[in-house]
Amino acid sequence: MQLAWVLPLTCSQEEYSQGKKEKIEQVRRRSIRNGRQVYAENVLWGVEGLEEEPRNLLEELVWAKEREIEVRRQRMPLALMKSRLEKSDVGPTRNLDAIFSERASGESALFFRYQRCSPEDTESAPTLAAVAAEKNDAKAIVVNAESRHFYGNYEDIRRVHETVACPVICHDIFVYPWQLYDARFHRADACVLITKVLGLKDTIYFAKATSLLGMAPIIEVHDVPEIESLLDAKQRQRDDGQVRFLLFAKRDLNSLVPSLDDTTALLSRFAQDAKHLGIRLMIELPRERAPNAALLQELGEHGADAVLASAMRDDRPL
Ligand SMILES: O=C(O)c1ccccc1NCC(=O)[C@H](O)[C@H](O)COP(=O)(O)O
Repeated sequence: MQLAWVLPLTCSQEEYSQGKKEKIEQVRRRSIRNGRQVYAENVLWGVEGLEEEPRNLLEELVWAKEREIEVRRQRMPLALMKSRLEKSDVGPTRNLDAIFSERASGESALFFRYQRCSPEDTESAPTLAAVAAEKNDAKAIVVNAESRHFYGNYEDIRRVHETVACPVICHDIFVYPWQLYDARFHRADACVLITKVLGLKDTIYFAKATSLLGMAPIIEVHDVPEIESLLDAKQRQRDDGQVRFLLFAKRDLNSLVPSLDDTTALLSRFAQDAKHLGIRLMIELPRERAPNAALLQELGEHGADAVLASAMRDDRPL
């Protein structure tokens, strides 16, 4: 597998946001470049006492992720990640687009999430994934690989991938392209990129890096300014062809639980434009909403191409 080293972008952040009324409200990304802290080998240098607290759970997880990946990058630099991937036998990615071209009209395709119950829960992934895929006809499985809050693990991606035939999507908090190589190495077919974490310009940059690794970039959006900015970038061809899949998840930033409030209003407002621009829309369901046929039909009629159910914690079919 040949990997590209340079990821050219066609325009600046200012160009992306030009003409937009509301700016994207991004969580703060702790960066070693802003002088707050620096890792050198396994020693952390910084000014004690000046650090602010994270404002919400998402920000806490973003900061923790940056610290985690910074340490892991020291141990395995990007060049090594690339050569590890080039030498591996990951095989071709499974095609997310095919799900939608094969779909019967009207109804949304059903995606399931695999999420661990506890840090010790190492064995359930293949069983649950198989049940979801076979008994519930899931068209893709999302693996929650976030480790700090959801006990996730990239080995889960590989184990689920070995069990099911459908595409496997990695849901983590991406703050360095380094993580995309890790996801691909563990057989991810697609990755979820969170606009509230990355901002518009980096979302498109990360989407391009995701695509260059053969994976599909799924862009998670929480609110209207994010959706408008991405549709605008697509419309003005400022996205390098990367805005193809949007995941609507209006999350409480302290619990990360998504809400379905306003979803039909958002779909009514944006689905037609998205369709016109060739963008597939996915909706994340809150845990208490069972993804029955009536809901899939209703959301499908409002323009949702896929619905992501959050109910995969035990091996009972729905
Ligand atoms: O929300 C995020 O930012 C996020 C980041 C990385 C991995 C997963 C992420 N969200 C998924 C979730 O928050 C939960 O999986 C989802 O809300 C369902 O949780 P539950 O209600 O416990 O089934």
